[in-house]
Amino acid sequence: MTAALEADGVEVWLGRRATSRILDGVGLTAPAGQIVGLIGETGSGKTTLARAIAGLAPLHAGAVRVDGVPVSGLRGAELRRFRRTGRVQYVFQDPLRSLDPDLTVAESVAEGLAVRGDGRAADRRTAAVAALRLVGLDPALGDRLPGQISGGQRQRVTLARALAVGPRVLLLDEPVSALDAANRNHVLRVLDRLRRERELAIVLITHDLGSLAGVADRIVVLHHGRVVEEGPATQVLLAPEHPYTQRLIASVPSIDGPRPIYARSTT
Ligand SMILES: Nc1ncnc2c1ncn2[C@@H]1O[C@H](COP(=O)(O)OP(=O)(O)OP(=O)(O)O)[C@@H](O)[C@H]1O
Repeated sequence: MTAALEADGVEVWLGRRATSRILDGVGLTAPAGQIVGLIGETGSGKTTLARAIAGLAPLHAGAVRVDGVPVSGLRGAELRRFRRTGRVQYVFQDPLRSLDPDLTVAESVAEGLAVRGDGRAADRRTAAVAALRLVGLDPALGDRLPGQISGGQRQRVTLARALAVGPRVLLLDEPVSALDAANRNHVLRVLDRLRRERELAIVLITHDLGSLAGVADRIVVLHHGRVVEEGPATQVLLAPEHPYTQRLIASVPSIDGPRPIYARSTT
């Protein structure tokens, strides 16, 4: 079966020389309904891979396919058309970078729908309220500007904004890093539910390996722009094979089971 997201042999170079290569033949597959954790030390290339998948960093080599369609080959008007579909949503690490400071929260969340020309303004507002509720935010925050809400709330607003357009693939760069434990668990539960209910393929970048233990199906480990290990989450977290993964995991205070963060609902 075709996976929702497939990246093969992805190379990203910053300059013209091979020494500027920051991703070297990276592959990542995320089937619909699965969460793939992407881990690695600072500077290993996680954000660059997410940007490359989202079409924000040009590929030197390799391919990215969404539902079997090679989107990495799209250029100009075709690429703009594909972006407007909202099928791939990338949620930046820094929410302030992706939220227009002059738009209210509700306007930001509805923006993707407006760009796509979906519905009337009132329908889009209703959809924005539903998306805010989905991520556990009080819709009353919709009338505020990004500068008038907390960092953790902003992080959820960017998630609501990505979800509002009904993506197929969700790329999340440190989505829970600014959240306290209760809010982090809430967002993780939302992601867990969404991937099942909406068959979303989610790539979750995080340094918080404990979070992954709770939700990820598979884990991909990046080191100096290469995949050094990949496998089922429990296997990679509890019995890592590559010495680099072993070091990475040993540096985490404790991961003592496959589901330590919250009991995963089976309904
Ligand atoms: N625009 C750029 N100019 C120069 N170097 C860059 C640029 N973007 C990324 N890099 C370099 O590429 C490498 C990979 O960066 P990337 O941001 O993808 O890593 P990361 O794994 O996401 O790190 P972090 O966990 O800190 O977010 C790093 O060495 C970084 O310094």
